[in-house]
Amino acid sequence: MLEQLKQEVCKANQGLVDHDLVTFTWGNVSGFDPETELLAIKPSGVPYEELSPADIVLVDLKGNVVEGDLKPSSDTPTHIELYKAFPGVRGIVHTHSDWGTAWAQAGKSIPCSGTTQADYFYGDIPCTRQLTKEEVQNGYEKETGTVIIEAMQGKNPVEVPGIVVHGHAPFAWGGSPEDALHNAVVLEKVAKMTFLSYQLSGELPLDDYVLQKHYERKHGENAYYGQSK
Ligand SMILES: O=C(CO)[C@@H](O)[C@H](O)COP(=O)(O)O
Repeated sequence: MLEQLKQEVCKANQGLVDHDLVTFTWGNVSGFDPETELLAIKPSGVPYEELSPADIVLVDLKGNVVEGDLKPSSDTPTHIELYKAFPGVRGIVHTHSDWGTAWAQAGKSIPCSGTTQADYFYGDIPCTRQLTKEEVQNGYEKETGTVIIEAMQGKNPVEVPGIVVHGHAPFAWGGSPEDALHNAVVLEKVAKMTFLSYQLSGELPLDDYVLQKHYERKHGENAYYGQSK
């Protein structure tokens, strides 16, 4: 089970490059196994093209490395906090993708202005507050999880599978490393589309009813998109 998870995590990390979500090693993907309560995560600073499943590090929820010769991603504490807070999440992606990072640096949530976003996010993509100096001193990566969890209060991580961290960059998550990668690609795409549509005509939020109907195309018991029965 854990070997398969390491393979999935390795493939998803390499998918960051395939989808043009990273520069150098500016991103990481992890996966979580609820039975062992271990997460498999990219090793820190290792180029994606050199990555193999054997390099993927296994870490417990206290941050202890339980398997692997390499140091885990520097963002591991953030992934840990999110797995603890979002029980159904099995994959997490962090990138510094251009358009999502632009919204993060601007400190702006990405409003749901079209059906593309509505297909995956039931509404806006939130932006967190900035970390305080004390939080940075306490541990930047762990406290990044704190501000994400705070911003997600009252929101369902299934309906809102991603966020932008003010002053930092995006995080996305899902039911598997592959699903989290999919949501990270969608976040980056809609970040660009929304910015461009704002340039053309200003803020145009999508009608709530249209939003709901589009979200339900791919989610919930009445979903009908694709070949699902
Ligand atoms: O803060 C950043 C980029 O500036 C991080 O996202 C790292 O670049 C990813 O680090 P590792 O996962 O390689 O430790």
